Amino acid sequence: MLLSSLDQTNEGLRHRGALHGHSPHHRQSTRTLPLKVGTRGSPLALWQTRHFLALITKVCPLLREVKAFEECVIATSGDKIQDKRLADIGGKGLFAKEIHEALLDGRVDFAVHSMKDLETELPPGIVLACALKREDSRDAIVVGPDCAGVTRDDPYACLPKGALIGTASVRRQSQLLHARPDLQVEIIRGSVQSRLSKVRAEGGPQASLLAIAGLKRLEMEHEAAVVLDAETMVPAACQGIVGVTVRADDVELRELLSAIEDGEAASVCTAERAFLGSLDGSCRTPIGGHAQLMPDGQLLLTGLVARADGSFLLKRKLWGARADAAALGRELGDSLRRDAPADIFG
Ligand SMILES: NCc1[nH]cc(CCC(=O)O)c1CC(=O)O
Repeated sequence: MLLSSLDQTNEGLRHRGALHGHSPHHRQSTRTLPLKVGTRGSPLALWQTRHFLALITKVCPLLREVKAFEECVIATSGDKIQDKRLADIGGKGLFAKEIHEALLDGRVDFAVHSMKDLETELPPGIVLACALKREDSRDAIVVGPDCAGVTRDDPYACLPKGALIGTASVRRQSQLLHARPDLQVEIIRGSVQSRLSKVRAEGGPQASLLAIAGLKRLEMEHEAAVVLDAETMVPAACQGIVGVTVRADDVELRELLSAIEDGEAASVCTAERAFLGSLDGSCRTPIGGHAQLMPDGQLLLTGLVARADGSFLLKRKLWGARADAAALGRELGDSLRRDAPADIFG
């Protein structure tokens, strides 16, 4: 069934001319190739976009025969502003605003995102069409030359007393300072590569934290001195998950993209995004959210809220049926919001 619906889609993509079946009756007569894919321009974003294109080409071989895709690199506000913490620039979805606009204007047909950078409430007319299989969701420490060796029992032993740590993430900062109040934190942003070079340079921060997913994708996993388990450092909601957005009325592409959706990623993504959405923290609120599919098929969701300086930290777990992923996320979010001091949501 799946295959035949894809075949139909392929026929539609291949043979019919322009444009725009907003009604289901015109579904097969919708568009011309190439399909335009919106992406940020960082090496990580481009890797993720090409990974996605490889997957979709695999399930839809006809897309191999022609120049089926065109990458459209879009610089977002998040890319343009490098010297501030995103929370201080204000607003959510700073890595996606210009990409959403391109989608709604029809300049691109779909867009590839790091799900952890995508706001929980998408603009009207845009939907998440699929989540790809999750890469390792943990955070890692990258260190400069002044750092100590790694020990087995203390994940932070490599960080010298009083060391300066570069991160722009209030989530990482709060958990780090909670465990190690002696550390100092300085904001660093930019691509994975530029953050690594700052840590290596003289006079910069002595260490930084990065998502291991990004390091793995860029074949720089060996740069990680320590990988922090999700208990030590609760990851950001949807860290390690790549997602694809389309226009809500683009039934044809939604159907095509549903063929590469990863079921497990979709469930954990739903739970983690519902959790984040229900907390509705300001973007200064340190929030971690991490769902796992258990061997028994249930979802286990871990949620964390904290104060940026590490002086308060609340972590709680909730589990339940996978089919209730969204309700599970909301319930955990509501419970943390109820029991955390109001100032951290300010
Ligand atoms: N905020 C930047 C960002 N967005 C997604 C990733 C990592 C890749 C992923 O989570 O899939 C990163 C880099 C990082 O946090 O180290």
